[in-house]
Amino acid sequence: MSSREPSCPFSQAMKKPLGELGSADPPISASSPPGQLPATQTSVTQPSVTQPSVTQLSAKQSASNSATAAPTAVSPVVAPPVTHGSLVELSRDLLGGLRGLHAQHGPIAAFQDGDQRVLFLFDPEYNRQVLSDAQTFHAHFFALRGPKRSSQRRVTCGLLAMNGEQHKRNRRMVKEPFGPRAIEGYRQTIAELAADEVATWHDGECVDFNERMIRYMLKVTSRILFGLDEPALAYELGEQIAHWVALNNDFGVHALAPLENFDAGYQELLSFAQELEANVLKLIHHRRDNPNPAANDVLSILVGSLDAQGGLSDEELVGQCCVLFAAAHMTTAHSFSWTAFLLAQHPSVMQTLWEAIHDGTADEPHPTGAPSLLERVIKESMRVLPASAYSQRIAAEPVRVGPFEVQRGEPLVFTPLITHRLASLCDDPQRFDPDRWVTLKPTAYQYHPFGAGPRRCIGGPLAMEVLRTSLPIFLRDWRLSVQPGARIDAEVKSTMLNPKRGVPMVFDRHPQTTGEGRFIATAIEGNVAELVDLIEVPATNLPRKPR
Ligand code: HEM
Repeated sequence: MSSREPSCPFSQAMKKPLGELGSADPPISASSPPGQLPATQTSVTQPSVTQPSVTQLSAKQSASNSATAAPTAVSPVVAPPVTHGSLVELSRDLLGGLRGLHAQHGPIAAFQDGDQRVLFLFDPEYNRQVLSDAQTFHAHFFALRGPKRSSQRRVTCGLLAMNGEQHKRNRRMVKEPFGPRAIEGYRQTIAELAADEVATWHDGECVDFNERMIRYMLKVTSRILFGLDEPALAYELGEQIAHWVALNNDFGVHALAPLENFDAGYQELLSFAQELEANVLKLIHHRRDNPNPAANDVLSILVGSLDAQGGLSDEELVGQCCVLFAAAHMTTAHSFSWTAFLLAQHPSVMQTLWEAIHDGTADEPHPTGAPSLLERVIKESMRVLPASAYSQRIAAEPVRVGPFEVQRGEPLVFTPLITHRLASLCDDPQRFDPDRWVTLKPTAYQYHPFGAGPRRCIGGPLAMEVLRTSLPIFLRDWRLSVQPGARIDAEVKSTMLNPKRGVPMVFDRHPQTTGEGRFIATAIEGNVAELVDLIEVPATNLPRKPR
């Protein structure tokens, strides 16, 4: 196998080819070859800890394997336990791996594969330390970056791959099309696209709702990013970037495994990136040559933005466009799918929301100033099943995190998937309960579906707008129920929590009457029931057609 590079923190286990190391990348050590050490074992190794930290664990705490363990001030200092194993194996079932590491070690866990260690942070205080300090903890884009001076390197050169001054400047420039005024300008287009989407639904049909939402988000993202006024051109480019994203995602986990066809796939990715770069450049030149002050899609705004250095170069625009698309498309599609799934399986919440959509109050703020019902539903769905399952930082210099001395280049993983379900955040964390948001006011590091700190998701408000505008249009005249007996499995792939086999949903057009039985949960199978408490449903329970 020739040139490989990491695509996620677990692939740090592989050595990066020297020619492909980015100049800003800290050195990454190599370790055991993939495929070895399938079994994991926990041992207690002595890290170089010299003095107690407020976030150190007591032996009792770490041994209790409590799912709710949180850092507390304790002494004396004990060696934190480390799980030894294969990062390749861990990445094969990352969902199980993350949950297992947390259950085993509590607030912070170390996973050691040969000489490569990855730290897993599960507690808000560790999130605060790492996410608020962008100087010490650098972002490391999970996508394959490609050789230096390659198209793949340039199309992945967006915010997610930048650090330091370069990140600060690009973030300032890219922020503009995601501000409140710009987002307001996208609302009408989103509503029209949502109406177009429901116009394709048929009464009684069963579809993979996730697949539908991926296609829907392709349209929404393409239009908002590349052309509110030139939809055909925007979709064409969107389709191409979506294919490129899919090629990248294919490596998400497989880059760790010794796949026979890895090299062929990698070459395909590199040559597809060349085509993509050429097409994005064509659109950028077209926008530069035909400036339209009324155009308010993201690319037009970015092309026209100027700063003291004169604005973003074509090369910077290419990277930003591709990475923005990649960051927006699937994450929002999965958020739609999980929200629809949770609503379908919680009929009383769905009934309340449906009534509020019909009486026009769904998006009204709560009398106490708490979020609207619609927003509470979305926030709770993102708490229980966050589309972004984990992300990572790389230590740019030696630093102490809790009981660990972290070396330069060492990856640290943070994960809303675990932090959002700590008992210190809320009661019954596995319960889908949108009304908890009437009183729940978590810190930015306890609840972070969009990340936190200076690298918080720049498109978060846009994603919320897309969800808030589209959901009432989807749900007003349609009942969405999960196909009885469907298997709903969640898996972590390319940093996202996605429904592995999709979400088969039955669409029923329903008349505007109220009544019991309008919405009904169905009996389903799959590992999603390990992540969220679902109502027990008799296997024969089928949704009734309202009269
Ligand atoms: C529900 C949908 C979304 C979710 C769950 C999500 C999640 C996240 C998360 C967790 C991060 C932080 C990653 C880190 O700290 O390493 C992030 C960053 C980012 N997101 Fe999103 N995102 C969503 C939608 C969007 C949209 C719609 C866009 C743009 C159109 C976008 C663009 C970005 C960018 C550019 C960054 C990098 C920010 C930086 O490094 O300064 N995201 N997103």
